[in-house]
Amino acid sequence: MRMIEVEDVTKSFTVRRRTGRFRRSRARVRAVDGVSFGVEPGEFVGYLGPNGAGKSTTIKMLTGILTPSTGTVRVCGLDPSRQRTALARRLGVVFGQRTTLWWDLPLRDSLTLVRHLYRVEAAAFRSRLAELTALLELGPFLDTPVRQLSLGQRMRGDLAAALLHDPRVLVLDEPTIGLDVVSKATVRGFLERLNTERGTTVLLTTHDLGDIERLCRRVMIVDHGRLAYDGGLAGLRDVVGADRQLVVDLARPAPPITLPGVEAVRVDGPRQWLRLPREANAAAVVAAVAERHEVVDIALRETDIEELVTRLYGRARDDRAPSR
Ligand SMILES: Nc1ncnc2c1ncn2[C@@H]1O[C@H](COP(=O)(O)OP(=O)(O)OP(=O)(O)O)[C@@H](O)[C@H]1O
Repeated sequence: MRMIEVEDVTKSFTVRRRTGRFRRSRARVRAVDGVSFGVEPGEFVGYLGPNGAGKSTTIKMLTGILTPSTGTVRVCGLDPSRQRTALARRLGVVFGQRTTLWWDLPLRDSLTLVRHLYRVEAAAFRSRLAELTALLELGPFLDTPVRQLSLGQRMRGDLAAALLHDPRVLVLDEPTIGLDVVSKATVRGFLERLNTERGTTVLLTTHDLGDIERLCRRVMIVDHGRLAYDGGLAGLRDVVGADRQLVVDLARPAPPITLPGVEAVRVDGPRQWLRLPREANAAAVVAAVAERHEVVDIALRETDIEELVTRLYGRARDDRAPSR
C-alpha cells in the first residue's frame, strides 16, 4: 500500500477583493490545481516551491485540516478529513512556524501530555522517550519550560512530540526555518536516521535547498498550484538543461579561451570560467586547454541546485505567461 496517494486534487478558496472605493467582489483562488502523486513506504520526498505555490495547502489536506475541493487524498489508506482520529495514530506532523508544545510546561511534562493524547502505554513511552532524548540530545533541557527554549531546542522537542507514538509517516512543514547551522545539522542527521533505520516515510516542505540535497532522493516542485517536476535531483539537471562549468587557472593571464562548443563566460586575470554543454566530454576539453596553455589548476562545477530550482520556477512562469 502506498503511504500517500493524491489524485487530481484541487483546492480553491473564496477571497474578497476590493474593486473600488466601496466595492468588493468575490473571487475564487486555486491554491492547488490538479495535483497527483504517490509516496511509497520508506521514501524521503522533498516538496519545494516559491511562496504561495500551494505547499502548505497540500500539507493541510494530507493532515485533514482542509478538505480537497475535488479529487482524493489517502494517507496510510485513510481519508484524512473524514478519519482524522484514526490517521493521527499513524501520522506525525511538524510545522516549523508553530509549536504543539505547551509554553508554560517543562518539555518533559509537554511530552507526557502528548503521550496521553496518543494513548501511548507507559513502558513504550519510557523507552521511546529515552531513545528520542538520546537521538535529539534533549537531556540538558527536558526540565526547562518550553518558552525558555531556543528555536533549535524547541524544534527538537516538537520532533520528539510528533514521533512519540512511532508514526509510519512524518510530514514536516519547514522544520529547519530560522535554525542555526548546528541545529540544522542535528535535525537533518536525526531525520536521516529516522528514515534509514526505522523506515519512516517522510514528506518535507522547505525553502532550504541544503535540506533537499542532504536528505531527499526525490523532489516534487510545485508552482502556481501545479506540479512542475517530480523526480530525482540528477534528473532536474537534465530537465532544466543545466550546463557545467570548467574553472581554469592559467599560469598567466591570457585572452578568452575558445574551443569548439566551449565558451569563456568570465575572465578574471589568469582565471577563466568555461561553459560546457552537458554532452561535452570534459576530459577532452581539459586536454585541449592543457595543450594550448600552461594550466595551474582546473575544477569542474555542476550548476548548483539553487540555480536549477530558480530556473525551473522561471520556466514554469514563462510556460503560463501567454494564457494569463
Ligand atoms: N485560507 C485561505 N484563504 C484564501 N486563500 C488562501 C488560504 N490559504 C492559502 N490561500 C492562498 O492559496 C495560495 C497557496 O498558499 P499556500 O499557503 O499553500 O502556499 P505555500 O506554497 O505554502 O507558500 P509559502 O512558501 O509562502 O508558505 C496562495 O495564493 C494563498 O494566498
